[in-house]
Amino acid sequence: MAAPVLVLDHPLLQHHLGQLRAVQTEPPAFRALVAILSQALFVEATRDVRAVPAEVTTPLGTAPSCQVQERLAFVPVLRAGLGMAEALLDFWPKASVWHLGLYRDHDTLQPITYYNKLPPRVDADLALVLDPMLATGGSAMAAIDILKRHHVRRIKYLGLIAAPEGIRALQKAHPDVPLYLMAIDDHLNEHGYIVPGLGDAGDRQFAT
Ligand SMILES: O=P(O)(O)OC[C@H]1O[C@H](OP(=O)(O)OP(=O)(O)O)[C@H](O)[C@@H]1O
Ligand SMILES: O=c1cc[nH]c(=O)[nH]1
Ligand SMILES: [Mg+2]
Repeated sequence: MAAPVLVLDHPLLQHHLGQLRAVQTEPPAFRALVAILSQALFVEATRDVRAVPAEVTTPLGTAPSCQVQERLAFVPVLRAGLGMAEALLDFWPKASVWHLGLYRDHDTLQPITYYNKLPPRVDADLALVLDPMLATGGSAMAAIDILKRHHVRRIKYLGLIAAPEGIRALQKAHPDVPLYLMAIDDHLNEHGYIVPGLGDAGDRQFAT
């Protein structure tokens, strides 16, 4: 059985997702919305992170706390995953960042790897693949293939909008990887774009 697909249906998050999709949303607002939604996905995806009880001294006494034990790695798929990684680093600054550069060939829609900044020795307990758009699933599958070739054992995928086609392909190739999403859309068009989606997530973040 495949790992779960979780869609965050909280109304405040869905409100922000609507703003993100809107055609009139300009890159600065688009980037801010990507950041908020990514942090929400991050919180949910790390719900099961290992932590030990701790105690902290307050001005009035001591309070129970906890210390996270796991080393996290963020794996942004360039370009569109960059905004997600930046937001997650704001939330959890001590994570490692392993950049992967992939783009889809316009004609074949096959992912082309042009950059790989995984360290020679991967030493995280949990790697989070970050890419706002899961369309055919080719890029996500390629990113996860690379991680597995480097013997990364625990992987989760965080995305904003997915097409059913991409989810099916990813679950078939990597049934052990859970997906955390903001929405599952209707279908892919003939150019491999998610409908209704939000357009090109890289172009909308970086004003290209
Ligand atoms: O599921 P897939 O069919 O592989 O499509 C999804 C990929 O397409 C987009 O990247 P794009 O190729 O546009 O590169 P960019 O982020 O540099 O614009 C997106 O950010 C994903 O990486
Ligand atoms: O709809 C899509 C599909 C792939 N990549 C995007 O940025 N948007
Ligand atoms: Mg793009």
